Amino acid sequence: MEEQLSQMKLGQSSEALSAKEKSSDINNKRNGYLSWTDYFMATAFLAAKRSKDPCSQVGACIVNEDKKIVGVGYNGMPIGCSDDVFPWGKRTDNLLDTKYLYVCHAEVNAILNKNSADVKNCTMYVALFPCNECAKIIIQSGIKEVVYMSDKYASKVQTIAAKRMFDSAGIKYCQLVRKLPTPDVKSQGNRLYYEFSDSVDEKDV
Ligand SMILES: O=c1ccn([C@H]2C[C@H](O)[C@@H](COP(=O)(O)O)O2)c(=O)[nH]1
Repeated sequence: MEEQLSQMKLGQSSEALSAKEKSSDINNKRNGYLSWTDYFMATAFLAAKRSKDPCSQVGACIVNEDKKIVGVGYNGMPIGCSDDVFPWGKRTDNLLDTKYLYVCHAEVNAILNKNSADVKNCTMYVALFPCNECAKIIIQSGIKEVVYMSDKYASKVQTIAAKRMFDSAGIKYCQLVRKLPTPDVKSQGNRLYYEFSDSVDEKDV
């Protein structure tokens, strides 16, 4: 088939191809294209690459019922609070010198960055399971489903509280399971990491 196509390019008539060959050529869509799930989660991970947090870079992508992206965000300092001035540390004697009191979470930024009237019935794709504060805002915003990758803080009270609220509010949450990172990636420490799946899920074309 490739030879015939190149002959056509060289000026030979398309009559050289049988009707069956022509139709199979036209109807053969490309395989190995990105699934919707990979597309949205990878968008969240792309956004996370903008984060200045040296420890956890989190990205979130909000998708409406028509599979349109309506908001993207990552964890960062609020507008006007320089990320060169405000602290990025985790542990000091003084909580005021840690990032925790200042940083805006990826989920909140994605909701605030929305380019639609609201995010009702949307799905949020997020690199890390949302904390309790983000869970409250997710619920109040009308988002109906959360797809997440990492659950590295599953045992923290914030995560347990978030799951309790999601369960009560009827918010579905499901973890996207991917292949284990290669040794190279593992050696980068505790980084959130995304590996594309090899195949497209039938439901997800
Ligand atoms: O739901 C969440 C939870 C946390 N984040 C952000 C906030 C911080 O910048 C990091 C967490 O830092 P650690 O050093 O891993 O404690 O992630 C978020 O965006 N969304």
